[in-house]
Amino acid sequence: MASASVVDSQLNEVATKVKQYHFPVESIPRLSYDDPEAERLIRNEEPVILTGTNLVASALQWSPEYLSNNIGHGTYTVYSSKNHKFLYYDDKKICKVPTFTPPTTHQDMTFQDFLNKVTEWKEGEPYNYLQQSLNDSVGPQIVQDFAAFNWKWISDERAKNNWGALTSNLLLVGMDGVVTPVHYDEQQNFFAQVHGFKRFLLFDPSMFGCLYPYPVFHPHDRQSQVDFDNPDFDRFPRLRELKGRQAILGPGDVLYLPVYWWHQVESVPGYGMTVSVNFWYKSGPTEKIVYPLKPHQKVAMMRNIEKMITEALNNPEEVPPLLQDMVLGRYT
Ligand SMILES: CC1(C)c2ccccc2-c2ccc(C[C@@H](CC(=O)O)C(=O)C(=O)O)cc21
Ligand SMILES: [Zn+2]
Repeated sequence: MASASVVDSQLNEVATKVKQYHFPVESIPRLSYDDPEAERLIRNEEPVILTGTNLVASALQWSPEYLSNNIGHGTYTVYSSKNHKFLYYDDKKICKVPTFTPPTTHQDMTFQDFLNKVTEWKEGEPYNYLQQSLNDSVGPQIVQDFAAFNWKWISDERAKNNWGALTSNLLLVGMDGVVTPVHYDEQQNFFAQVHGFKRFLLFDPSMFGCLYPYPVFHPHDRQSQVDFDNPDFDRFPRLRELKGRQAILGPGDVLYLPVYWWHQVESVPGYGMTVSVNFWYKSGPTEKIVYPLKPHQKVAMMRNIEKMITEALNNPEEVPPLLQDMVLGRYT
């Protein structure tokens, strides 16, 4: 297991290797889990990298080889993409957009088959990304490691911040260089890095207007239409106002990723396969409305308005003209 100082020096080296985009980025604070400032940031729903949580200390041995030898022969969902980007889509919304073509496919296979695919991968072949809820189909050694996660710490955090229930732990095993393009989720997330290095680009919820998400009824709901590798400033002019944050995670690091915060996640090219475990929690109930509303509350409001109009019109094609009639030349 790499010691903290080794990870620290590697993080500095990784920071010099990550790709730069058109927007400026500032670093996310990296604090010890028992630092009062870390607690304040989490309470205030701002991102922070936590060291020393031991949240997944028992999993720091989870190299892809260790997993292959201990995870058993159950099958796991493996996503495939013709390039290194894995744009999420919601199967259930495909019917709303007849012209939609899924950018990724997925199939179930054993961990061993997945690892063989990665080991034998050649330039030009599809990229693969294993994403699977940790469940009881895994081997006894993995169950033991999972049981040894620092559940006390994370359940105390959940209670302190009045979050809802833990909804899932995703085991994520990515090939060198895979990217999950910029999107937001509707859950609180403690993201634990186990093996390899991941770089997060983060944008606070007020950046909604600069990231041009797909319509709520679109299969790519919650994902940005923007491709950071090929930004279209004509179609998305407010991209120029974008300001980002950056977090580089090494083994043992835990990132608090607040609900509604935009994030793009990259398995840093050249640093090999990555293994991560995320902990998604339902966000807590809003005790009472306090004005001015927070940016993420306005995002939730816009989502509800889009859903209401789409359901009321009962035809996705009528949504754009109605919204344009309502806004263009009147609120622009
Ligand atoms: C790209 C992939 C494999 C996928 C394909 C199809 C459906 C869902 C997903 C999905 C969901 C979450 C992640 C983890 C993480 C991003 C990252 O670590 O790459 C992230 O965004 C988060 O923890 O919130 C990754 C994926
Ligand atoms: Zn996400």
